[in-house]
Amino acid sequence: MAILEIKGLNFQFRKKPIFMDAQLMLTQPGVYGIVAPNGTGKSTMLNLIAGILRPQSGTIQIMGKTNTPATVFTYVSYAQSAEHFLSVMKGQDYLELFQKAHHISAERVGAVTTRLGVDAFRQERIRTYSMGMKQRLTLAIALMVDAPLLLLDEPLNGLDPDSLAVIRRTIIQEGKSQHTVLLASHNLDELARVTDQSFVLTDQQIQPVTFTNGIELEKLYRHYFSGLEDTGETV
Ligand SMILES: Nc1ncnc2c1ncn2[C@@H]1O[C@H](COP(=O)(O)OP(=O)(O)OP(=O)(O)O)[C@@H](O)[C@H]1O
Repeated sequence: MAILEIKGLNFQFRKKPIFMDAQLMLTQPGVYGIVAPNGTGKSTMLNLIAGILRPQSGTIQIMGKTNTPATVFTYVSYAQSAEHFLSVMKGQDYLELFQKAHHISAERVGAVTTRLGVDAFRQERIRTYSMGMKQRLTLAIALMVDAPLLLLDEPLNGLDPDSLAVIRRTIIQEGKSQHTVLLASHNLDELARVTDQSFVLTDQQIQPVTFTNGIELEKLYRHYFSGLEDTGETV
């Protein structure tokens, strides 16, 4: 049974096609990247998988089931961009909300918040948080739910080296512990470090790409998106 299977996906915003007969099949747990320039459809793809958007046609199945709200609630944890938090709330409010909704033990919440260094600021209001603090909270919420499929939208944005190391380790660990992480990011070096496989969104399709390091991934990116000749130069 596939963890995630997308078949014949067609989606457009008004007249703008984002996916045309796109396919994707993930059968093994691990960390998978989604790469594409701004405005190509990475967030749209995650929103379609999470059932926030509905395709014009095609099917999306998670663990062999259509992505109804009940299926998504059971099998998916979606960390949307950190901008979605309400600034008047405290990190603690969000942690409690998800803890109650998913019946998560206090021990599990504590283990995740400690691992991600959220305990130091969880009692403060979100408006006082830096970008890195919001990213840590976002990931803590996504992880404590313990769903088999994690969708992460730009979890590596705006992080200092320490935060980046914590989040990088956490994502790699998830992939090794039988979870599947689908991660949209522009950070090609980081993607190369944490992913087992990546996909580019090109020509309204989801194409698998193989690479072994960030430089190769950057070359692939140029090949698909910049139309620039490869001069062999790296900066
Ligand atoms: N609600 C909407 N209504 C109309 N068009 C939209 C809507 N949301 C997104 N779009 C358009 O769909 C396209 C894909 O958007 P999406 O946010 O999925 O891109 P992205 O690859 O995640 O971009 P970024 O890297 O900037 O986050 C963009 O051209 C965007 O303008």
